[in-house]
Amino acid sequence: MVDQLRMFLDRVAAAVPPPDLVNEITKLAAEFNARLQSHEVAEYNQVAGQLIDLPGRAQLLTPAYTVEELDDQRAAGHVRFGRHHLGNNGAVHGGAIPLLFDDLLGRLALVGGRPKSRTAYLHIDYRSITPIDEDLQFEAWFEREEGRKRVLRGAIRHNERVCAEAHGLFVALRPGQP
Ligand SMILES: CCCCCCCC/C=C\CCCCCCCC(=O)SCCNC(=O)CCNC(=O)[C@H](O)C(C)(C)COP(=O)(O)OP(=O)(O)OC[C@H]1O[C@@H](n2cnc3c(N)ncnc32)[C@H](O)[C@@H]1OP(=O)(O)O
Repeated sequence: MVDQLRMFLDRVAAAVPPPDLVNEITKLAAEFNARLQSHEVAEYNQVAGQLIDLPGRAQLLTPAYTVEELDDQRAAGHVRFGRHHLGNNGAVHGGAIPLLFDDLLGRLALVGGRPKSRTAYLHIDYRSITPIDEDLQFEAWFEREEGRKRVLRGAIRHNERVCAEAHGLFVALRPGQP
């Protein structure tokens, strides 16, 4: 379902459909929304975002990324941004890139039984255009850990070309901290 929804968002972004089709799709979407509403659960019972084996952990907000290598210091894999993430002129929107890095670095910050943490800052360097509709390689790694502070770095590449780099501080939450 999430794969289809991601594709739907890409198709909506790319299409200029005739009015009849817009009306038909709007009715179908309204019907799906109504059917799902009756199955809503509380945040801590939802599965979206918790299915860590699915691309982007089935969190629709996040671009579809797949982790291929993971240990308690480093993660690597690939990501593909779709038409839905277009900024302009074939380049990914500048806001979608930190979204990916926050998820990747935030997720790595949890690995190895570490307690939950939150992003204190996330710095992005946009080194070159990040293209949509291409397989891109990502890497995320620990730079250092000092008490509750975890400093992580990440990079997205298109083949050998660096598209963007990230540098983030994640602070481990104290018991009871939201
Ligand atoms: C949470 C994940 C849950 C996962 C669930 C399971 C699913 C598993 C699957 C997949 C996981 C996916 C993962 C996604 C990840 C996403 C993460 C986010 O996007 S989080 C949302 C955005 N971030 C916020 O909303 C934070 C808002 N800020 C705060 O809550 C606080 O400011 C916080 C916790 C960051 C720090 O506050 P303090 O009161 O606990 O700690 P203080 O004492 O201020 O700082 C501790 C140390 O850090 C430094 N520090 C704090 N903020 C700093 C900053 N901005 N710059 C530099 N240093 C900073 C301080 O100077 C201090 O350093 P000194 O110990 O004195 O050396």
